[in-house]
Amino acid sequence: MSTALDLVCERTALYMDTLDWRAAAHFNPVDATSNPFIVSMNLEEAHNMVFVDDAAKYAKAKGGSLEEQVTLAVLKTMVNLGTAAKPHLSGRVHTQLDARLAYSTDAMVAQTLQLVEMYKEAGLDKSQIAFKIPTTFQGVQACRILERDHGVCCNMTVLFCLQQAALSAEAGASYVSPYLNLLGRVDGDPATGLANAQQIREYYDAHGIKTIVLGASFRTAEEVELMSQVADAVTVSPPMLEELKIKAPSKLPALPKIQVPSIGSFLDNEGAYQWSMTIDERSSIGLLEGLRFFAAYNEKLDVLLRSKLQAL
Ligand SMILES: O=C(CO)[C@@H](O)[C@H](O)[C@H](O)[C@H](O)COP(=O)(O)O
Repeated sequence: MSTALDLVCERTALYMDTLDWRAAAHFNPVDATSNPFIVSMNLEEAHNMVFVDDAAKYAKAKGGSLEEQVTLAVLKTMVNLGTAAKPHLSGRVHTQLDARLAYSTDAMVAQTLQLVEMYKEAGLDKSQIAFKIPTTFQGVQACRILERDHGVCCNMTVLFCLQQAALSAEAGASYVSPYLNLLGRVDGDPATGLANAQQIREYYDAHGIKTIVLGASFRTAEEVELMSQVADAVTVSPPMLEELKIKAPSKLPALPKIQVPSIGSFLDNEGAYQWSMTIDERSSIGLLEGLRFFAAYNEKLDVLLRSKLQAL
């Protein structure tokens, strides 16, 4: 008899929300996605500490001030995790930029290009990697530059609504990651998250947009099943995959008919875009809370690598 996981995999591509190579070796997903919270969790596994130690030594050898070494060591830790996971994936490793850069296009482009070089040094080329960029107006401009001028695949994240997805597609994003829930909250509103993802799906189909819709942020296994009806791919944590593997498939309600509004061009109209976000309460709260949530884990990674560097 088919399990819930079998049916999810029939409907959509399966990605994993982890950079842990052991979990990747167990499930062999297409892509592996990450964020600073996920990286922090991965580093609680003893077998991944080797990547931190190597990163600290790497940054120390490059020299510079302690804070420059900390920044480099955090990036190298993510590159080490991603490089170890890649042999177990048929697709790409996704690395998320530092959330604290979310309002600086130049800094996001520079950090992405630095990561591309570090992956290259570790043996992975551009066809094997992607970068998660927060869907602020500045983040989308960074995506536009990276996709158009550097052939780097971007995955627009911390994304809650059609406006963000339409703007990302205009900028040529390879992926958008609509979140089903709000980050760090248990009182999410998955029905609204699903309706937003469905709107994005229908809008992309109606406009012939090829950007991959990658569903993210699930609290229950059933939410993954629901999202697999509308997304090209879903990214799922290892414990939830274990749950889906033994779960009987849910009877999914038929998707409701929804209205897909027309969206004007935002790419060169920051004012109109920012206003459309301001009047969308759930998305503007989701974006700000998401950035704060990720930045707290960026800081935690800094603290870990600073202490490793100081001990060398
Ligand atoms: O956006 C992507 C994939 O592109 C995910 O890695 C995304 O960051 C994560 O699914 C979420 O942050 C996880 O959120 P939550 O389930 O902890 O609320």
